[in-house]
Amino acid sequence: MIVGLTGGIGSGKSTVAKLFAKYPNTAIYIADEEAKKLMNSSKIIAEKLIFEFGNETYQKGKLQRDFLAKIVFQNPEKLAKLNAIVHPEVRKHFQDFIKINQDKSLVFYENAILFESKSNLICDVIITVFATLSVRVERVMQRDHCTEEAVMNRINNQMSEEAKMLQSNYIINNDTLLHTQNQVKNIHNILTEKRITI
Ligand SMILES: CC(C)(COP(=O)(O)OP(=O)(O)OC[C@H]1O[C@@H](n2cnc3c(N)ncnc32)[C@H](O)[C@@H]1O)[C@@H](O)C(=O)NCCC(=O)NCCS
Ligand SMILES: Nc1ncnc2c1ncn2[C@@H]1O[C@H](COP(=O)(O)OP(=O)(O)OP(=O)(O)O)[C@@H](O)[C@H]1O
Repeated sequence: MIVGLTGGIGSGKSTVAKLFAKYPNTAIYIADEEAKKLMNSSKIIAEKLIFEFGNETYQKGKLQRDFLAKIVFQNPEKLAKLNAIVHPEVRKHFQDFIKINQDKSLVFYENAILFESKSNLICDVIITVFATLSVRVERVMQRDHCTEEAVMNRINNQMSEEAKMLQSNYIINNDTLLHTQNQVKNIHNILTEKRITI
């Protein structure tokens, strides 16, 4: 079963993914981390990014994240171009991950922009992690030592939490860690049962 795990920036997806990872029947694919690795290792991606955004995109073969972030998070057209270059390669890479993890009953695909990238279409079940806007902004500012403006630029390029939740099978309210742990345990039980009864 492919389980999509989504939620806006700072909602707590990685935190929730780590909790699910404790169960031996799960495999977790963090799309954002894999995208970062692919953007530094894939020649196909690098060539296309340089063509689109210029030579400054890489320095000594390393992706210049700040440079790219400043362009794309203030320009939806540029962001769409970046997505069109990166997302197909991430999806291919995830297909390989599924093959490698065929023995796992639950393969998680964690992606902040699951719906926006249409990756929801490859998922059997979708979980959205929710935290209020003010909590998310505060948590990200603390985690990344960045400004509120930088967080809001990303949030403004993502689908609303309400729209995500309406299209999800399960919602995790990530207020306190204890509450989140309990919700993860319940959902894991339900999904594991479902797998058995299919
Ligand atoms: C533009 C980049 C280089 C900026 O890097 P930076 O280190 O500043 O940000 P980082 O990658 O840590 O992303 C922080 C958060 O921004 C949000 N975000 C990232 N990419 C996107 C996107 N394409 N659209 C909307 N929000 C995004 C996510 O919530 C993410 O967790 C980077 O975000 C990127 O490469 N994005 C394209 C890859 C992608 O789409 N990843 C998302 C899942 S595949
Ligand atoms: N329930 C919680 N209580 C307190 N802090 C939390 C809680 N959940 C997550 N955090 C903290 O909030 C920050 C954001 O969480 P996390 O990195 O899991 O979010 P994310 O949705 O994966 O973010 P991104 O979209 O940026 O990748 C982290 O520093 C994390 O440790």
